[in-house]
Amino acid sequence: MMAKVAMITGAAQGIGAEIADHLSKDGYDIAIADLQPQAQKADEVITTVEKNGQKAVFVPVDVTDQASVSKAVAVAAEKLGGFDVMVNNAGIAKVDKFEDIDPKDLELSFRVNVFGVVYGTQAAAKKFKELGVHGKIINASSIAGMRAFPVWATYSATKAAVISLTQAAANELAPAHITVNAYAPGVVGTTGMWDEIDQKMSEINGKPLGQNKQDFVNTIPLGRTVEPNDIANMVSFLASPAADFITGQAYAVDGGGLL
Ligand SMILES: NC(=O)c1ccc[n+]([C@@H]2O[C@H](COP(=O)([O-])OP(=O)(O)OC[C@H]3O[C@@H](n4cnc5c(N)ncnc54)[C@H](O)[C@@H]3O)[C@@H](O)[C@H]2O)c1
Ligand SMILES: CC(=O)[C@H](C)O
Repeated sequence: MMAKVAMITGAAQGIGAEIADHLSKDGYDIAIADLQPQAQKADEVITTVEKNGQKAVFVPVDVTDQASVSKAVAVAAEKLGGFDVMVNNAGIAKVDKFEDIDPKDLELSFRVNVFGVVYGTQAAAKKFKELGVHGKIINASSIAGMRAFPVWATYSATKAAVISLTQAAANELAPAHITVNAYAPGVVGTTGMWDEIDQKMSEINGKPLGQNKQDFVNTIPLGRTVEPNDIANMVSFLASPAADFITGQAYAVDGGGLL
């Protein structure tokens, strides 16, 4: 029996890489979709997936480009022989005082975090329907999409948009038995985007590097950062048959603190 296929954008590192590990342990073949310069990092994720006994391919994609996303989905489906789950994980985080928001940062944030989810949802839905698959679309929001934080206006707005897009797509795609949900993590213990966030927040508020992240963590009853493993567990659930009748939802994965 052919393995099911999952494509994860932004999977060359961080949360996306962890999701690739988990879904391959669930028996999925994985398309690791990321910007071309990330190909070498993606090789490490491919090794992980293959060690889990599943096939893996790197598919170059720029989620800000609709044609690039459509092509990436087609390549993934062709190379892996199917298409069952789309995880729109790629994202960037730009923080700044509201009065200082740079239009370039604002535009790029919406192109990656919001347009990327639109294009990924469109391409996945078309492929699912072409293959006659009851597919699953899982989007990366954030707790910052459920509640805006100071200096996080741009990022919060994009992640709130992801929740609305998730709900709207879920309603439209339900008749085709395609579910659409989102994960909304709190502070995740990855290095990637938090390095840039911490640097910028320290410039804004003068706190030492690391303190900004710790201040967030101090508000969390669980008292620790959310780990990529925690989020991958949520995605693994949303991709599983147990979630066949769950759609249009955004699940906070934040240790119960940041809402
Ligand atoms: N790290 C956190 O604390 C946190 C918390 C909540 C939500 N999230 C969300 O989870 C997702 C993953 O976050 P992460 O911490 O792993 O980030 P990360 O910065 O470590 O990884 C992001 C990945 O996305 C890729 N990417 C960026 N722009 C792209 C584009 N235009 N096309 C294709 N790929 C692109 C990058 O190359 C990178 O591999 C993001 O959507 C982020 O907003 C992260
Ligand atoms: C980056 C992010 O979404 C959380 C708030 O850490």
